[in-house]
Amino acid sequence: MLEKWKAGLVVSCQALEDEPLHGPHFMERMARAAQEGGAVGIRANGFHDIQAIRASIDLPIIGINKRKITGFDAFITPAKEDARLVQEAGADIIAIDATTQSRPESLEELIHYIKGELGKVVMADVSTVADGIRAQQLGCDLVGTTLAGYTQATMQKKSKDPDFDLLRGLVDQLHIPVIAEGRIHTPEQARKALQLGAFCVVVGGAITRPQEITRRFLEGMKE
Ligand SMILES: CC(=O)N[C@H](C=O)[C@@H](O)[C@H](O)[C@H](O)COP(=O)(O)O
Repeated sequence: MLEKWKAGLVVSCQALEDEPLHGPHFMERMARAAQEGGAVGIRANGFHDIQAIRASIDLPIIGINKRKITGFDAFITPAKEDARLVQEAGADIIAIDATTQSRPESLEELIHYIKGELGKVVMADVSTVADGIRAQQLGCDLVGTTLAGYTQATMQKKSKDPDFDLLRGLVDQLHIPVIAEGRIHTPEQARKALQLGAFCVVVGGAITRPQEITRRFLEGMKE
């Protein structure tokens, strides 16, 4: 499955409850459009979106379940019950928060459950090279730069661009595939990520969040 992802584009089709395109119908259409355009895979959030996309297209899906649990910071597939929902909806790969943010269950336990009980591939969403090293040691199959700039520890470093330094560091230190994800807004940035050694690229907002694209146009028109 992953061979086909080499140097490919995975399109993240996500719209949370407060976004205009929220709902499985819209996300299924986005995924169909991405498939038509040549995407090798889809990343999607939540049982209903994943289920609708699974029923409609046959590309591999990275599934997540975003859930804010009071008292904890990890929100991307934070617990075993989230992973089970993602698997039941039909995802092929389950992505999880693999940072050091506070979480309801240990990372070891969650990874063990996904690989052992659910029999799925685990993608570790990380924010630092140290997170990536730990994720690899714990048996994750893939690592993504997804959470760079989105944790307390990395927030100050966040820019409007992708974190290419983190990508370089992970590629240098790990032997599992590294996926470039987060704030990739142009084909040039996606190409640069591949040149730096990314296994493949995940793009979300720049393709599937029209409100973001509109804002970026307006910003660009001011300069
Ligand atoms: C931090 C977080 O919650 N990231 C989420 C992870 O699934 C999504 O909201 C992003 O859209 C996705 O990572 C793709 O990134 P971008 O939309 O920047 O291309």
